[in-house]
Amino acid sequence: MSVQASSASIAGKPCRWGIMGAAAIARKNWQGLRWAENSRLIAVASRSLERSQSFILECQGSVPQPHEVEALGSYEELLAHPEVDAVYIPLPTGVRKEWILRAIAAGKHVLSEKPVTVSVRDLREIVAAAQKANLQFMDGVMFMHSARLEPMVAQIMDSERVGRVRRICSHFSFHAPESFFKENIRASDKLEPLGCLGDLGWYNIRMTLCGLRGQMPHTARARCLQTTGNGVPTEFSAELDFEGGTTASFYCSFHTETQQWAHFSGEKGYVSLDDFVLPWFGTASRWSSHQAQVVAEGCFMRMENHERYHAVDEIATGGSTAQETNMFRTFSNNVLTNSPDSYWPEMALKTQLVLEACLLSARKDQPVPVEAC
Ligand SMILES: NC(=O)C1=CN([C@@H]2O[C@H](COP(=O)(O)OP(=O)(O)OC[C@H]3O[C@@H](n4cnc5c(N)ncnc54)[C@H](OP(=O)(O)O)[C@@H]3O)[C@@H](O)[C@H]2O)C=CC1
Ligand SMILES: O=C1CO[C@H](CO)[C@@H](O)[C@@H]1O
Repeated sequence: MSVQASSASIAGKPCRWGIMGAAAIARKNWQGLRWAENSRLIAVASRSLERSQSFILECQGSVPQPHEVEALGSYEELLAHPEVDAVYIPLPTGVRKEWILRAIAAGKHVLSEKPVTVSVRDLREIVAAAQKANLQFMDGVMFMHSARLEPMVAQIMDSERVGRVRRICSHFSFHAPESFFKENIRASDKLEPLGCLGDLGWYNIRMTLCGLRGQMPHTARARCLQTTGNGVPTEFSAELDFEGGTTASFYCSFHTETQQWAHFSGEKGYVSLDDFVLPWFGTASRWSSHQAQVVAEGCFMRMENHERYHAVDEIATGGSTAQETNMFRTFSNNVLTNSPDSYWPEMALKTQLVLEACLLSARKDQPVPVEAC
């Protein structure tokens, strides 16, 4: 079936999805697919039929889809499936490129996990292939689909309350146990060679880019603070320079206990949040804006906080308003209206460009220019 025919035949119906790989994160996105009313999960493929069967059984027992989901014993079967329009690919980064390209060649729209690939070169190949085939390509950064993102960025850009943005800082980390470094894909040089920079730094970079409405830095200087024995980064920090004098720093690590905060500092105030990747459990997504002031009156000098709290109604995970549900909703809508949005591959590419410059800078131990998009 040609790509054109595949797109035309789905008008008026839900976007039909397949999941490639019984990954841990696919369980959360099983829910995203469950709650996005314009999406329907058709099949889950694993390299082992037993694994896709037990994955489906477990997920149906936890959050039932309103219909049966087919278990497949190979990724090839998923790509050949005539009823699947879009494929979600949560495979390890080291093996992902091949399957993304094969999915595109099979005429499937692709939602890929992050970090998309191990190099800018590979991602450019993917983006070009998807564009040529008129297919949607997107990376699975859920916070891009949170209802709080746009109002928060609008505040960061507010010339009255925040003023010109001078500095962005972010931190994303968790403390992994010993066993993680032996067993988890994130510590494998073959499966996740970008380590914490790919797993966590991808988000730091993306949030920094969002805070500046996509403006790219021109220079990166970075340090790999710790690696595994086979060179996988496990603790990393970087500094980015932007035109106009704005700077950003980020830190990501598998060694420091869980934190996920970002600060956007302007000449008049700042915006902050402390759950920028995985929203705190609850039914509202929050952030704060601040205009601290020192007030002197006679012999009294006081620091006034002037913090304002902002929130949008949004369930943290597992429901109709959750950011992962919005991700599938938006993606499916683009498929159903046959209008792939180039914003998504562009943001993925920008993120990978900054990431690669950081990696190179750390390896060379010197500042490196960031390639343009
Ligand atoms: N966006 C987000 O919020 C999140 C994103 N991620 C990203 O998703 C990716 C997967 O993470 P996670 O779910 O924790 O990973 P898992 O290890 O749980 O799953 C990876 C899956 O890939 C498949 N696979 C294919 N080839 C291999 C191989 N050679 N070795 C191991 N597995 C293989 C397996 O499926 P099978 O055996 O069924 O074929 C496996 O279940 C990572 O890149 C990670 O960064 C992870 C968590 C959250
Ligand atoms: O993408 C992800 C979301 O956050 C996790 C950490 O809490 C990561 O390990 C994961 O890969």
